[in-house]
Amino acid sequence: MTWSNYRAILFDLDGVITPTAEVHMRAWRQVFEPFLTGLPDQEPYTEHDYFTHIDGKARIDGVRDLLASRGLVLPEGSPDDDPASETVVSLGNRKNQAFRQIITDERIRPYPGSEELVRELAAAGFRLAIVSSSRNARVVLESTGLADLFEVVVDGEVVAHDDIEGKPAPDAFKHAAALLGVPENVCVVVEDATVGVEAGAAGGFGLVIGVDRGTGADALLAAGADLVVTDLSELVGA
Ligand SMILES: O=P(O)(O)OC[C@H]1O[C@@H](O)[C@H](O)[C@@H](O)[C@@H]1O
Repeated sequence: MTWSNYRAILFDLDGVITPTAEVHMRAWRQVFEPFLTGLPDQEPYTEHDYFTHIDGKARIDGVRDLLASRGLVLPEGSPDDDPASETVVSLGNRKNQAFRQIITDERIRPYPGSEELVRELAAAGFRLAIVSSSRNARVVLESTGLADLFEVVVDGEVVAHDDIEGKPAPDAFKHAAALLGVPENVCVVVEDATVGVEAGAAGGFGLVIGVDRGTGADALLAAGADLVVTDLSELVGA
């Protein structure tokens, strides 16, 4: 591939720019391990559960889809639910508490290869956007020192506020391209989650790059990635 065929790059954040997919994974594990252990006839929570049912989706969709995969139904609940109660929303609130605790305790830095690529593309005049399902994307992005290089951020807050359909629908990426004012066929989507790659493939984007941080190259290609890398440093100088 060569960047010169495109004008804008739409990056997912967690697992693409920052190693925070792993932080989300840990926070989800802190919620679902004890929750499932406390129920009769449930297999233990695994990494496979995360990659198959949660990765890349909006928080509430992750809770719903994990529960559905186990044949479990909880009341929906409401946003101010006590994290200790047992509703879909409160499990999400519990996960958010765990996530916020980890990012308060640990300094989040970008992947070195991602920082190098983002700086190179910004210096070359490409228009850059972040498209993330996370409602914590702003705070994570601020910690990277790269926030000023992204003209547009479509995150979980924007998606919820503007009632945009979440990944795997392509709508959040389309919204970012529209805000940049760049036609979709000259935009590149960069994603590490299968639902994110599906979202990219479902839009009319010029190229969808999968980043394999544990999902597996086969799964990303099957979801519609045009090419798969293991680190964005592989794309520096392309
Ligand atoms: O709970 P948040 O911060 O809104 O994040 C929602 C989701 O955001 C995505 O970016 C992550 O891939 C998921 O792991 C995460 O669950």
